[in-house]
Amino acid sequence: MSGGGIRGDVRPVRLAHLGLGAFFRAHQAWYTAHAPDAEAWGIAAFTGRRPDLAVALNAQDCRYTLIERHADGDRAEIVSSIAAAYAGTDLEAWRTTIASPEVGAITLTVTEAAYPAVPERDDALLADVRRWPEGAPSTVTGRILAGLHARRAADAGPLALVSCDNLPDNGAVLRHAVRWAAGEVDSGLAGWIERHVSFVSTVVDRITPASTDEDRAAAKELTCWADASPVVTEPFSEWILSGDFPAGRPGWDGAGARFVDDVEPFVRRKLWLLNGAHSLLAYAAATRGHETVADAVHDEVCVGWMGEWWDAAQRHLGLDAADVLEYRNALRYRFANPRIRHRLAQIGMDGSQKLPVRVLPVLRADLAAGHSPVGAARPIAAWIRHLRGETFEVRDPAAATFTAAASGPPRDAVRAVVSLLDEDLAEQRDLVRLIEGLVRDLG
Ligand SMILES: NC(=O)c1ccc[n+]([C@@H]2O[C@H](COP(=O)([O-])OP(=O)(O)OC[C@H]3O[C@@H](n4cnc5c(N)ncnc54)[C@H](O)[C@@H]3O)[C@@H](O)[C@H]2O)c1
Ligand SMILES: O=P(O)(O)OC[C@@H](O)[C@@H](O)[C@H](O)[C@H](O)CO
Repeated sequence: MSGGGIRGDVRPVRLAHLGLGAFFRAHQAWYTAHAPDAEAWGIAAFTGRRPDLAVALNAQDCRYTLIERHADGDRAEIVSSIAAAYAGTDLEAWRTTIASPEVGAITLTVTEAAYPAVPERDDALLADVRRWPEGAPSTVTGRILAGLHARRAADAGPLALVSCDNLPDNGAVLRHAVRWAAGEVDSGLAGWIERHVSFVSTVVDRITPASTDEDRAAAKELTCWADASPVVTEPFSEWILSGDFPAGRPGWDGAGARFVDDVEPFVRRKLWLLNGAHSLLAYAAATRGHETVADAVHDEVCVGWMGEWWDAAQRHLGLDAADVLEYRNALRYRFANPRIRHRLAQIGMDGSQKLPVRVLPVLRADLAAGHSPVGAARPIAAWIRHLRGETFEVRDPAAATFTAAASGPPRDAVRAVVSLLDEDLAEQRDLVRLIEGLVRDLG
């Protein structure tokens, strides 16, 4: 297999993606490649920030190797659904792509941290809004607005925005940010967005760690092609979507995606049971010296903690117990795949953005229902150990604030960190004492 030469199968660009990274290539690009009408749907993919991946993909005609890593071996395929790759800073290409009437949807995987929780208080977004229409926007919301502005000017018709990040009701979060920013800069554009842009909510699932040099060697071994940017992913994959596609979409359902009226029942199940357990293990298992999820779930102490977390989450899911048990068993199997090296340090990034959606709702619900919240409080305790410099490097947009809060005597640290997350929780003395004890006992 060769990555060079002229591609005869470049597909027409009818989708745009923002946040070209590992997950997009294992998930949305894969579904597009496997749709029955794949030949009609090429993707123009933009990195979020650094140009590196766009440069590497362009050097190999935007093709890449996707390795599906089973517990007993690898299967490789070459994915060709990306028709063009650009650096996120290439605003001209972005505007041109979004202004094309052929393009019917924009998908996004830009991490949780890129969505402003409160747009009107987000300094970077406010700076984009103040600069409008001059200068290059630095935020995801600003970039989307610039694209939609160009589309409206070109009279290119409606389109769908499809958030594929791990956030509850990700479509509504994106809609709120985009509509707020549009209202600040141009009421005509705001009205156009209201009438022409659909915000689709999704639940996405496929464990996809960052690629390593060993993955590059494995890809070459499997395909005889020296791919500089292969992606390794697990066999399992899920995509649940809710919302309209006014300018059409690929037949993703033909590749296994599910279209539903409401994603809500699937959101909490995935965010609490999968991502919540991931965040617990990221910090708690790291205090026991583990490096990957698979290492962690081969340690009975960590498995016990995970069970306590799942019991707490399950109490408030309101789902059929047998279904949840099946989901939990499937997760244990997925997490234990010894050949997927999903590093705890990768999962543990941006905890200040993740714990509020993955863990705090369960903790609050346990307290409100009068349960002992040990299982739901442990992820917070473990995160505090992490913030105190006892595991891997803290990488978080709010690192300075939270590491400062976590320094000092344990009781003060617990109160200060919890109060930054939720002032009311920090007032609950029993909870603070419980977390303090858990902080002490971890490891
Ligand atoms: N990797 C997984 O297993 C997985 C599974 C489900 C969902 N996701 C979602 O996909 C996201 C990306 O995961 P990945 O594995 O592709 O990571 P990655 O590091 O490979 O790619 C992340 C992409 O997002 C961009 N980005 C990061 N921060 C940004 C910001 N503040 N503004 C604009 N762009 C930004 C990066 O430039 C890059 O293009 C996750 O944060 C999560 O929300 C990932
Ligand atoms: O991708 P993040 O950083 O939002 O979260 C880390 C992991 O929990 C996450 O990537 C899971 O592996 C994924 O959500 C599985 O579908």
